[in-house]
Amino acid sequence: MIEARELTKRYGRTTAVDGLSLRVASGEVYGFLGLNGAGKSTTIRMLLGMTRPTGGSVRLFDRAEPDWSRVGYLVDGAHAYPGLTVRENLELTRRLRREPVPAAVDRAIELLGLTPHRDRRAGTLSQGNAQRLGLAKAVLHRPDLLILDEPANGLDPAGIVELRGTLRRLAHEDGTAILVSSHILAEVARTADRIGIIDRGRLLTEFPATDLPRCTCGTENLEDVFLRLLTDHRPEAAA
Ligand SMILES: Nc1ncnc2c1ncn2[C@@H]1O[C@H](COP(=O)(O)OP(=O)(O)OP(=O)(O)O)[C@@H](O)[C@H]1O
Repeated sequence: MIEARELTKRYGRTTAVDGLSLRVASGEVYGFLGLNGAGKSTTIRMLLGMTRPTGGSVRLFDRAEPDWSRVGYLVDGAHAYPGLTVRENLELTRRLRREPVPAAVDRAIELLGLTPHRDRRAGTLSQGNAQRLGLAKAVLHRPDLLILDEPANGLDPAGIVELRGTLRRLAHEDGTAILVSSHILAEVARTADRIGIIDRGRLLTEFPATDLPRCTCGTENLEDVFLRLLTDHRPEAAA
């Protein structure tokens, strides 16, 4: 689904992404982790064609020209028309996405737990429910590839657990390929099938979520492994 090769992005003297290669397969949730400024959003923007790479290439669906109608995404936070209701916003998305099935709107509302808010104006939603609306827009047309930058932002604990279930269902039952960036490591460990860690624009390592790399840090949860990998790679991160 996603095949990125040697992706590089430079902004003047800053190298935001440095020769990064990754693959995400159909039916897989790929957790993309890194510290602030590691290069996650820049990578995601290049995957989505929003930022032109300085070097390297991206192939989606094994095609040189991606079929964007098969892609859903949430980046730069959730955006909606504040004066329209949740339902109206999603109806607009359905038409823009050329999704032919009207019931797709109600399905997305239900999937993201927005039924109690369907007739509220988007501008009056809480941050978490606005985020749910952003996610509903991303999945409305049943994309084959879903790319989400920090999707759990603003969600309450129940929302985070629901999101985990939704993403895993979309991947494992519908075969959607999902790339998700997050800072909530414990949640990524439960949601993702495979995890990649990026630091200073470079992909340090990838591993299955069920088989964390061995580390000498005693308890082996993703947080410990993440910090140990960064410390080994970048001693000043320990300070
Ligand atoms: N448009 C831009 N112009 C200049 N530098 C940029 C631009 N976008 C990103 N950068 C720089 O590229 C690097 C990577 O930023 P990026 O936003 O991709 O990191 P991130 O991993 O998504 O961080 P965060 O977790 O804080 O969102 C940072 O040093 C950032 O300052």
